[in-house]
Amino acid sequence: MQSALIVGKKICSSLLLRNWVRPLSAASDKLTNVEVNDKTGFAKLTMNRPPVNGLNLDLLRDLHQSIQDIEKNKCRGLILTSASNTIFSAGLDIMEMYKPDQERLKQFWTALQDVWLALYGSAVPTAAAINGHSPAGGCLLAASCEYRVMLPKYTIGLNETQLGIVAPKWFMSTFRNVLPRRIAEQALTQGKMFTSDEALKIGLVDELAATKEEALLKCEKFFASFAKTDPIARYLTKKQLRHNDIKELLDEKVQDVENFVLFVNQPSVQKGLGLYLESLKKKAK
Ligand SMILES: CCCCC/C=C\CCCC/C=C/C(=O)SCCNC(=O)CCNC(=O)[C@H](O)C(C)(C)COP(=O)(O)OP(=O)(O)OC[C@H]1O[C@@H](n2cnc3c(N)ncnc32)[C@H](O)[C@@H]1OP(=O)(O)O
Repeated sequence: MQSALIVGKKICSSLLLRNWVRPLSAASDKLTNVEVNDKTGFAKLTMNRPPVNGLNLDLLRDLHQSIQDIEKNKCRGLILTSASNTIFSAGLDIMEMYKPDQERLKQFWTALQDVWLALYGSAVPTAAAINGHSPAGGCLLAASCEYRVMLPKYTIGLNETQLGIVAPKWFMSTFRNVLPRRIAEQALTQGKMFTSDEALKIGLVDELAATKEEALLKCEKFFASFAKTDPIARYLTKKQLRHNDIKELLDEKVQDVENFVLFVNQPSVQKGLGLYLESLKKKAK
């Protein structure tokens, strides 16, 4: 596991602290980084897979582990953010889906399901400090949190239909949990990418912030709004509201992997992914 975890002693007992401290790998190897603020108990979970935080199998597994660690150690809030200055996450790493190894492809989709289940269903309050572009899978992660603060002049959305792919049901449920149904339907069918201002206007994000630091503070302010609520009552309320979406995936988890594998292996989908990758690379030149 490649994530590094830094935690304050005030939050965790020494036993928990021992569990939390995992060997630190060389800085260049870290895919996620978790820092817990001693005083507040808020954890900052930073994705760090340059250049664009493409969600590959390793990053997804790392994210899952970090979310579970934060959960186990009863942190009082989880802020998801990015180490990049311009990209929150470019979504799924298309290389995982293009000419894939079949066993890895299954593991990849299962890892994405697990991250979503852990984040969407987290007992810990969650927020995203969206400090860069956030298409597709990046948007899924942000929308799975309970609160979103975005920096100006970036884009966010589930753009799958523009890529000729269909977002799975649980991507759509996540959007519907945040947006009015009609807006969600339009956004999903159009595969629309929203600017930060547009995202604020439709409620896809809750606030804008001028800097990452300000975004983090606003996320913390959101967590502080729960100061007078009972954490268990808070969680059970969230759990009930999100129950059907989670149950739907849990009931169909294996079938969902099979659907994904079948879909990705279609020659037309492979051709489309290949062309899309080429266009991204040409753009980079
Ligand atoms: C009915 C049954 C359904 C069953 C299920 C079936 C369906 C599957 C559903 C799958 C859902 C998919 C979700 C996704 O997340 S797909 C990924 C979508 N992501 C995107 O479209 C974003 C693409 N990237 C960009 O738009 C831009 O890169 C950017 C994020 C805005 C950043 O722009 P910029 O800073 O200008 O960076 P570059 O474009 O120059 O990119 C730098 C290098 O990174 C490579 N790159 C970028 N994005 C990806 C990616 N998503 N995957 C892999 N690689 C990526 C890019 O090619 C550059 O590479 P290079 O340096 O080698 O040239």
